[in-house]
Amino acid sequence: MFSTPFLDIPALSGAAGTVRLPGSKSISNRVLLLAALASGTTTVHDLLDSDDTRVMLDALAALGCSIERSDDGTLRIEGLGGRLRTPRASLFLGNAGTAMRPLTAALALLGGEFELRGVPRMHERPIGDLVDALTQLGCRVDYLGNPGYPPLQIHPVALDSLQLDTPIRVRGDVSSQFLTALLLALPLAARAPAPTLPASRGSLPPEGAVPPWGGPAAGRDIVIDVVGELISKPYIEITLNLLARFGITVQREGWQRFTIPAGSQYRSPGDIHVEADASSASYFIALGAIAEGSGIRIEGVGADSIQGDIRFIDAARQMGAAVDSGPNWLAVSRAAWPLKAIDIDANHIPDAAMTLAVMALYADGPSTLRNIASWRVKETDRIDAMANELRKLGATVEDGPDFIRIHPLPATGWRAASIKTYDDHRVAMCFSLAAFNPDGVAVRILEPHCVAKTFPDYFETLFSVAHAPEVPVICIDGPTASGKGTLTVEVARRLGYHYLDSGTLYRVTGLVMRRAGLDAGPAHETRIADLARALPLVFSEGKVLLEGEDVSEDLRTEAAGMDASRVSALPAVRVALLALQRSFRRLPGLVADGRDMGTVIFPDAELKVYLTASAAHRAERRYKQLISKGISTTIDSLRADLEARDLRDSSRSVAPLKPAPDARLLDNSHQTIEQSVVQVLAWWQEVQPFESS
Ligand SMILES: Nc1ncnc2c1ncn2[C@@H]1O[C@H](COP(=O)(O)OP(=O)(O)OP(=O)(O)O)[C@@H](O)[C@H]1O
Ligand SMILES: Nc1ccn([C@@H]2O[C@H](COP(=O)(O)O)[C@@H](O)[C@H]2O)c(=O)n1
Repeated sequence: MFSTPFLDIPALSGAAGTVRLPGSKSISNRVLLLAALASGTTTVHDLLDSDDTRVMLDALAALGCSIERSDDGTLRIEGLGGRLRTPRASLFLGNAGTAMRPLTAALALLGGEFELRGVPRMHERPIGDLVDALTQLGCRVDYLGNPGYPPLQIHPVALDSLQLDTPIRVRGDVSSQFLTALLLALPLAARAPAPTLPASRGSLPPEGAVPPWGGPAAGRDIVIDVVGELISKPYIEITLNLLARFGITVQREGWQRFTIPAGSQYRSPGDIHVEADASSASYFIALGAIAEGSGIRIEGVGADSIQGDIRFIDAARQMGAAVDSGPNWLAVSRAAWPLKAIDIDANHIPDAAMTLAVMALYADGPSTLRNIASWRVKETDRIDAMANELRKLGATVEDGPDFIRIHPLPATGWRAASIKTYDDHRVAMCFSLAAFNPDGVAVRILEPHCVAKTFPDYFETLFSVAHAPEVPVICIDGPTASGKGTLTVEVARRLGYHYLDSGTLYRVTGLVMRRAGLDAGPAHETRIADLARALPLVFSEGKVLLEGEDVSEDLRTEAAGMDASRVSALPAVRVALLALQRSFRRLPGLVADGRDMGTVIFPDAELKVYLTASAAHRAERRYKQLISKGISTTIDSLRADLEARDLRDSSRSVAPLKPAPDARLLDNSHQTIEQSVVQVLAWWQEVQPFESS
């Protein structure tokens, strides 16, 4: 995951390949709650691992549910079977609506004293309609902040005091999650009556008590009536489908009345597999439709998915995508270009429809997405957010209470924009698709880590299939011990870029030369080059593994540096290592440290820095570095060694150490590491098309 303050996506030209998507958030959190409420053990496969599922898991664990994770990511959940093990807890639910809403309903019925909180945005997301429905029933829920919004305090009630004889009325036109919450929780009250324990309204059940401790409130049908036009119906279908997997068959009359039959009881299905997330698939379906290339194959979800957002493929087809599907896979490629404009009621695909808004930039006319008022109460006000950020790209956008109309962007009309993401994963993900613009402008995604909510590795997955005509590179060359490596690693970290320590490749070549009993004379040049071309090298967690052996420490000695300097003067060795070094140039970008990064390996780099410091400073730094590792040495001998190495490196015939003509010189003799980092990042920003963020 990218934890950087921003992620610059260079202009992308095409895409091809296969992606495997993480599990569906909507299914994952429903399955977790149902597994926790059911009796018996449920083994959950392919669960989404993200912020929203983590808060749900933490909450269930806090409620006393036993959860074991195996190495392959499978979870074994020992259901509570309606037995509340922890009758008092304070739960933090982040910004996960799929945790806040159903847990509110379940905990209001399970009995106990619970506080439910979230991030500030969660405290702006309405929950009043659900609380009203629960209150009608006789549940006791207080608002701890603004009425109608979390945080909430839930108090215990006895189930026999609940008003279950008349239909429970819940609004369906703000969020379908309120109905989902009731459907998931109310089977608790439809169970066959449990033995009566004395309890009065408002008292806490004894630790480990079996609800309904208040007596036989159940054994009857429970009817829910939806008030208003139910939105996002496909999400209710997911809920009904999963309830059926857990033994609860809800009877439905249209979308207005739902009946949970008397005596319904959750039963664990044993094993359950979570489909890949159809909303997450929307970005790759759009990618297949937009990007030139042989198409994208998406694994983990097919057109027969139970998730409503899979209907995004109909909209994508209308816009010009060719979509093929089989059991658990989709294959998408571009069929019409430009894409065709659409006018669509997107009520049934509220989340995935955001992706259409960015696809609309590539269409042949204005596209309108209607009936999307629910966007206004999601992670952010998504209508406002999309309109603002699309305009930054240069687009003309009209918007209203429940619609958005996007005019396409002509070639030459695209602007490089810093996209604000409003802590909304879907804003971050769908705007990455703007990088395929015909003007070749890059896109900056601010706070890209917000994708952790549902798809932590979204950008890595995108980069695994996308092609960029020019992957950005920053070259940092300079003499020994000037601080290149330190600076490179830090600049790469702050930009989310890969890094290349090219000196290590020469050091490893020197090591394998020694181990093969060779020396760096011209007689052995071809054999050493052959060894260099086939280095069995792996970089793993900061370690250098040579055929699996950790040689990191062996490589850092001054003797290894000298051997590296000797082999690096052999032209055939330099040629042998060329392709390997260039293979590090991968999306989203690279920072490369060495002697000839800017002059030979990446001559087209956008920023080249020649980093130097006085020999005295460099010798002193190296001295401190070695002493701190317990290697005894003297400043004088180090200075002599580094000067000898610099001389050999700068006087050799091939790729000598020297600044590229277009390099910026940085003498850091009197700078701290941080000052050098700040300077290089400032230079980088200067050559970027974005306003400073
Ligand atoms: N600006 C700086 N001020 C003080 N110390 C620094 C500075 N930059 C780097 N150092 C320290 O100098 C030492 C050498 O730095 P580093 O290993 O990054 O140099 P290098 O140029 O990559 O060396 P080599 O060419 O041998 O690989 C490290 O201990 C590092 O922490
Ligand atoms: N691009 C490069 C990088 C390194 N070398 C040679 O390797 C020696 C060791 O490099 P370090 O950065 O790890 O100290 C160095 O002295 C150079 O001789 C090179 O030639 N080209």
